[in-house]
Amino acid sequence: MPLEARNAGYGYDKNHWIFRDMNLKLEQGEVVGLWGPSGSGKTSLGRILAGYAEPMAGEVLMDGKPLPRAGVCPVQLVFQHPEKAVNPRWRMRRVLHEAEMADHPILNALGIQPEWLDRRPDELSGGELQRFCVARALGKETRYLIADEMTTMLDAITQAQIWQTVMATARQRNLGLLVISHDLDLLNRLCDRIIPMPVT
Ligand SMILES: Nc1ncnc2c1ncn2[C@@H]1O[C@H](COP(=O)(O)OP(=O)(O)OP(=O)(O)O)[C@@H](O)[C@H]1O
Repeated sequence: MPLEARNAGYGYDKNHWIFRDMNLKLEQGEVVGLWGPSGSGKTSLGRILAGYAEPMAGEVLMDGKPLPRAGVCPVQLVFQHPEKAVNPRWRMRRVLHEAEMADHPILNALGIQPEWLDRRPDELSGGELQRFCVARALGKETRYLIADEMTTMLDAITQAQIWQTVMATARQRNLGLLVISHDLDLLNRLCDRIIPMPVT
């Protein structure tokens, strides 16, 4: 059963919609791209699909029901800016421990060095920190991953390593993957199909 936005609309004030009547369906095992220019509302839609925000119109459903309110959300979101996504006071071991990922083989596949686990976020580079955010988002409850400009800030080698691991994991675990980007070349390389943001 899919993750879907049905006739979803959103805006930051009631008189100005960023998008309206957005329909998107993501099945498990699918890799779907969400494309649109800067400011078209991709991040806002990703946040709605992961339960970080409520749509102003329409609904978000998983298996035909609203997202669960309690427990670990089966829809996980990785943002463009990892430094905004982790508690600055926590060491990385604790960040992973919270997601039950502290000794998972995926850490090695993502190129996470054991000594990084004793550091805090500001003692890692953006690329190193993003690897932790990706690992954390791939906990055992995850069924859908929303990757919002996940590797936009990173160099080509780091981008390739992260995508290789995420794509292999998505295939093995039959995850649904929504790749949000303004980069059509990246989406064409990774995705089974691409959905454009509607023009408002
Ligand atoms: N907290 C906020 N308050 C008011 N307006 C906001 C807020 N966050 C985003 N916006 C506006 O909502 C619109 C959509 O933003 P959003 O970040 O969803 O777009 P995007 O397609 O992801 O853009 P980008 O590719 O540049 O990240 C933009 O016009 C933005 O200025």
